Amino acid sequence: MTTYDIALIGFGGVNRTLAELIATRGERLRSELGFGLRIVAITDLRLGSLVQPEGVDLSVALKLGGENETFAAHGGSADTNNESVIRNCTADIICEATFTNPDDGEPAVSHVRWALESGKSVCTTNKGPVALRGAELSALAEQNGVHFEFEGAVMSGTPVIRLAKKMFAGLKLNGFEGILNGTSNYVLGRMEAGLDFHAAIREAQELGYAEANPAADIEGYDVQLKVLILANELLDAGIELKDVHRQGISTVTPEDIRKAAREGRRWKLIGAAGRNPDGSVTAGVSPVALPLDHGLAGVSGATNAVSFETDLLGAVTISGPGAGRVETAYALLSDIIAMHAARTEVSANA
Ligand SMILES: NC(=O)c1ccc[n+]([C@@H]2O[C@H](COP(=O)([O-])OP(=O)(O)OC[C@H]3O[C@@H](n4cnc5c(N)ncnc54)[C@H](O)[C@@H]3O)[C@@H](O)[C@H]2O)c1
Ligand SMILES: N[C@@H](CCO)C(=O)O
Repeated sequence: MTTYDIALIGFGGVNRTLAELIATRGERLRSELGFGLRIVAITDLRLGSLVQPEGVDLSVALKLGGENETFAAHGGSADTNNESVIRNCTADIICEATFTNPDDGEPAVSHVRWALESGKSVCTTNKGPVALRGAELSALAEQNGVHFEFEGAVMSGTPVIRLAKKMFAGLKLNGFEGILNGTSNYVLGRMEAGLDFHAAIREAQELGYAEANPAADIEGYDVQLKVLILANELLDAGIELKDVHRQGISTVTPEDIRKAAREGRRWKLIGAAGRNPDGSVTAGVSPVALPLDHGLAGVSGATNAVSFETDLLGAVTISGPGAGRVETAYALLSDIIAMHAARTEVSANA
């Protein structure tokens, strides 16, 4: 039976949860999916790096995280050594889950590039490399005969990108609109329930929904990246970040929320893209007070939903978790499952 060796780049909420899933469900995954997973390297800004080709002892690694604790005391190094670990470790697959940088995607873009150049497949939940350098990195993966998967970059583990690519074949997609950020949706809901804006953000951080800098969620940068990913991956829009207009929810006041409620409306942060008659695509993100009978008005908490406008089916809506450690770790697992399925198909056809 195949065993895939995995390197985790970033050992925060998402990759730690993936490690826990591998530790607790490894046997079940092996029997149900026909492959095993073994973690052979971990790097993290705070912990340093650990490379153990025979398999990292997860019972030790998962306990680390106290102040000043690093891998140096456990056979590793206090430095991340990302380039050397990524290029030289024995992993087949690199799971990249470091901070999303909405400006240029770095250093995650380099992490992904080093992996693909050295013949390793990559799955990532990091929106930066996918939104800002997705086409280039997908081409690099193809050149090197490896995979670049990123289902968790949009709507965490809820299948959207692969599902739309596979199941909408034969349909023409004319656009989409959706709630694509769990934190801001959670915050708007808590404010509607009377909670203070900053207290609501703190709750979203504690629940593991928010970005390292929650301004990315609140000011719409996160949705801007997700709209860019969906527009380029599914509408073939060929647009750049500057083409996606952005406005976040920081301008929505408690009074705006109360007024909307009196008028039978609810504020939502909406990301959308639509095809114009000349074939170009217009995209943006902004807060909108939706009427309560709108399909997206009832989407609450960290749940996300996206409604695709298709030529033959009309609107098709996908809804599910949009953030959360377990939900996003599952996205990485689904990427690995997709890579295994592609590999199995190639061997069957050989
Ligand atoms: N948490 C979610 O709900 C969710 C959902 C979808 C996508 N994402 C994305 O997944 C990624 C990880 O999210 P998370 O919730 O685990 O974040 P997190 O902040 O909990 O963890 C990120 C980890 O990466 C480490 N890191 C940062 N820069 C690094 C570097 N250069 N080298 C090595 N390690 C580095 C940090 O020390 C931290 O431990 C982010 O890009 C986020 O946008 C998160
Ligand atoms: N911070 C993001 C994580 C998912 O990308 C959110 O709240 O939706």
